[in-house]
Amino acid sequence: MARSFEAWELGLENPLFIAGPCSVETPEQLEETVAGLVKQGVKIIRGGVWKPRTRPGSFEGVGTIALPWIQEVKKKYGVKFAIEVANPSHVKQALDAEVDILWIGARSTVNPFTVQEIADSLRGVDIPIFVKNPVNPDLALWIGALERLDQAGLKRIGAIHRGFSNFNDTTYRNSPMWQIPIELKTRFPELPLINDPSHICGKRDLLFEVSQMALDLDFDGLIIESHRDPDQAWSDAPQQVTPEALGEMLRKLKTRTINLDNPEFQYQLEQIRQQIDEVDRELLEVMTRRMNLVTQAGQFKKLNNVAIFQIDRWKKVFKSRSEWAQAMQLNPEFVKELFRMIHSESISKQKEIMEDKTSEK
Ligand SMILES: O=C(O)C(=O)C[C@]1(C(=O)O)C=C[C@@H](O)C=C1
Repeated sequence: MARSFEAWELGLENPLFIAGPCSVETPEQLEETVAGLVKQGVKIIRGGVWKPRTRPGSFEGVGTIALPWIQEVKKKYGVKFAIEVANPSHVKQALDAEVDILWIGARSTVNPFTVQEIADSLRGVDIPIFVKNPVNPDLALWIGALERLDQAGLKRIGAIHRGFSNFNDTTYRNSPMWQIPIELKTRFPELPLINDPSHICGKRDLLFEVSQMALDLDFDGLIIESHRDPDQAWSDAPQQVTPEALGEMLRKLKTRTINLDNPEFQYQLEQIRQQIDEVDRELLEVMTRRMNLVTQAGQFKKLNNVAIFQIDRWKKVFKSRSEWAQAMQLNPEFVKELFRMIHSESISKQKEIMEDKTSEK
């Protein structure tokens, strides 16, 4: 398969597992955590040195003094090390310290000036680099950052999905909005894409579920925060896990395969897909019938000078369809979303009729 970390020539595997503390705190904390992770089979360590924090006064990373500690554990345990860089000075220091992998954080990805400065400082340097999604759900901004690195000549570029800021998602710290990384994957199938469940979940009890979801969606790996003593961590304590808990989780995760090589599997899947094709065609035929009726209703409303939006009718439609969905074992939330979109399309259709664009057709 073309999309693989093998091409990065770092001895990396698919799926790729990166783990390590949110922040490097002390030489002892780093070493103990790394030793624990190595025991669990982790070969690439992450560790924050410079930490962009939302509010001032939070721990902002120990900074440059962590770099010799990182070099030390790299030598002692034979691990690769990944850190976040947010400006050209970080890049220079990371390269001088022979860090193996860099990443650009979500708060930097939002700023094209910052990304460009980092990209420019990496011209002529061949180092693997990941770009986390921007904090806001803006796929173009994420792609733009990846393109800036590509244009600077970097050859080993990957993306990290860490979820998106939200105002009222009570489940996740950062909403995964899976459709965004799926769209990225669809547009750039060759781009390695890994998932950061720690920042999506914000708490450790959801980590397994989100990690499994990522693997089920054919992500190329995971980057997970792990600390020797998570509750005492200087940053992001609730979402970190001990190396032992992490190892247990990694062993429980199921990695799926695209399974292109098995003819029997392919045959059976093809049979199902043909039926899906037929059903989709029927769905669209039914949708056409519905839209024709909506057009009739629109023409009738226009003739009688009646408003497009009919709140009482819409409330009834919305309520009854989600009840029908429930009875048919369909997810009512999905059906609600679907009917919101259908209703919005009905409104635009009838608007066109009112504006006389299609009523004569
Ligand atoms: O019932 C109508 O008046 C319609 O035009 C149909 C429809 C719909 O799509 O179901 C469209 C717009 C209205 O707000 C309510 C319902």
